[in-house]
Amino acid sequence: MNDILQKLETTIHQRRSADPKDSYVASLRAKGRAKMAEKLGEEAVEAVIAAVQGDKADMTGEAADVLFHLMVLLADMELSIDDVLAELARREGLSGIIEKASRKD
Ligand SMILES: N=c1c2ncn([C@@H]3O[C@H](COP(=O)(O)OP(=O)(O)OP(=O)(O)O)[C@@H](O)[C@H]3O)c2ncn1[C@@H]1O[C@H](COP(=O)(O)O)[C@@H](O)[C@H]1O
Repeated sequence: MNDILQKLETTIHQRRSADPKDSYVASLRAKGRAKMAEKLGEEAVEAVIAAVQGDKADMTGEAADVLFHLMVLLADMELSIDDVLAELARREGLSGIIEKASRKD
């Protein structure tokens, strides 16, 4: 896994049990999973707007917000970014198999 994502995942796990007054991650945990999901949705919409506007700087920031809030939600569900990467790797493997099969047709 990318080092930055690994470090962020560790930080998120550590900060979940901090005082919500001192930590954004802890404040999200205190508000509950539905709030985390709502924040992910909000950030995704902002990324969509940046993409439609073709604003690369905004898109970079919004994509970072999406990844961060996704990782907060994954941590709350006791999932890791590695679980997501494993699923992507599995699909890549599947697409290789489908591609090979279609070449035989
Ligand atoms: N990557 C981030 C990160 N990205 C965005 N944000 C916060 O996400 C929030 C989003 O802003 P909004 O205006 O949408 O939200 P809001 O108005 O504060 O909240 P709502 O009223 O919408 O619930 C801001 O408060 C940002 O500071 C982040 N907060 C923390 N991190 C990382 O998480 C680590 C731990 O942070 P703490 O838990 O604060 O110690 C930090 O070291 C960073 O690496």
